[in-house]
Amino acid sequence: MGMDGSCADPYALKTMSVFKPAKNHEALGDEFYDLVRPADFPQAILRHRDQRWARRVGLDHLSDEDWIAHFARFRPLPGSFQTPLALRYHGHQFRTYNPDLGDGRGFLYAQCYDLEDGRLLDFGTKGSGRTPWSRGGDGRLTLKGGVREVLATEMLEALGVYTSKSFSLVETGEELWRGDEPSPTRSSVLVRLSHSHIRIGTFQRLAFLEESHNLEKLLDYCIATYYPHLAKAEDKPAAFLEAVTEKVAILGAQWTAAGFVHGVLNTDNINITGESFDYGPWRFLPAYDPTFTAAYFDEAGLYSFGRQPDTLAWNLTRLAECLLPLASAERLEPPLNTIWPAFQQALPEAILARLGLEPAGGSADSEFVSALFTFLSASQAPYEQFFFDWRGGVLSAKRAAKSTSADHYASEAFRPVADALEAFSPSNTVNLDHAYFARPRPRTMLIDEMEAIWAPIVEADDWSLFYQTLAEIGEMRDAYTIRP
Ligand SMILES: Nc1ncnc2c1ncn2[C@@H]1O[C@H](COP(=O)(O)OP(=O)(O)OP(=O)(O)O)[C@@H](O)[C@H]1O
Repeated sequence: MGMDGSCADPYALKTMSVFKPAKNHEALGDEFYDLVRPADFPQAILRHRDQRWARRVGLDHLSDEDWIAHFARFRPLPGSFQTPLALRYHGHQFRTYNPDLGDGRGFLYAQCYDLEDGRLLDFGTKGSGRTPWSRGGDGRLTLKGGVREVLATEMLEALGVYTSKSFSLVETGEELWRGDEPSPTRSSVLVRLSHSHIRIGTFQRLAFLEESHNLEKLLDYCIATYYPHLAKAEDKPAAFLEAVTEKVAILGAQWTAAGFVHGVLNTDNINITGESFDYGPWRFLPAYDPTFTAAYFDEAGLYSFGRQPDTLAWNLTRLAECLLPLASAERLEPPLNTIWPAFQQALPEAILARLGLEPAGGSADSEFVSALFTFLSASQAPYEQFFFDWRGGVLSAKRAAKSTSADHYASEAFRPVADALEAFSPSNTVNLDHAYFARPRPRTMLIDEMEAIWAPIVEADDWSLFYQTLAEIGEMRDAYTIRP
């Protein structure tokens, strides 16, 4: 017994020594969330634990048993919340306002600090049970949905996109029924590590309910927690809007450079830190095509590859509207209008970062991007192959003929790209000798490849290809060494 009558828990002390818990979100008050209980799953089979990010938050020493206790059974992490919080939010879904949203199959389980850079990180769940916001849903996540989220986040991080991390995936032994998967299908619970779970929809709910005092409280909280350099800004709503706009523009540019289509860019899927998250029907581009759409139910192509930047601008306009009780339209319009200049600057930077080149400055950067997209569009050369070939030195050396795109690079259509490329010098991150570039093709995650990874899991519970793929993506991440 301790002096206060509590039982000593050596495990908790060990955890506390490195893990830095935070109870930050609770400070917002209970008008922002509902206390909820996790589901009691019949089984808990660990399928993925992200040891790299576990180290970043001081939890890499956990045994698998303790990992499951925390990330599937949701035993409170020492120093963190005693009860999980289902966060309240609204949102525009495919442009229609939905005031019945909120964490319907997830909750904020704990918060901690990134031991490397001090950022506040959330452990948010998906598939952890029903909440007051579940509507008719079961509060569960299919195993395939969990596997897809792990693969998407791993790929995006390797490609230099600022994304949430899939910290943990545990299979939970239930049978789920879904219209878009052969059913019954297997269940899982995912824990995502994320720099905030405050969505544009979190602001929308308060604006909708006309809770100006809470809007102001949320704005102050966001500035203090995520944009502390704005604490002394004269016009806080405008300064906040501009900061979020810049981050979201950078995200749009990174998705474009990665050839990634998110699929469901509703306002509740846009984090105010500009971090990419919520991976449902995502897809990567086989070849450059602005009309390429990820979700089968996005019949009008609202969230197609080429419309993602427009959609982000539309979503940011909704955020600006929410701030109207706190600032006039005249004050909010200029920061909102920074989206396009910010995107125009971020896109060449993101493309050049993928190529390991330093921006040249001036118009050369954007002219290069135009030349590249004109070529990739006309030739339909495989999108990822171009970046892989350039970084592997294939395009600038006699190995050119080795690429499956060799004919494309030898064509007249490629000449403007080749000429434009000469204007740039290599950045320090270039690593031409990495073993990854000796592969015949880049590691990609096109839909057929994703399905091929899933097939042995569903047919024979064979996870070997899944783990092999994660290892390959890790190699790719090291080869590119792009730091988001
Ligand atoms: N099976 C389900 N049971 C209960 N609620 C659900 C279910 N699937 C989705 N929802 C809820 O429907 C809304 C939209 O779902 P969406 O798939 O965008 O979010 P999510 O993937 O569950 O959560 P997040 O946005 O945190 O990744 C959310 O409020 C979500 O919680």
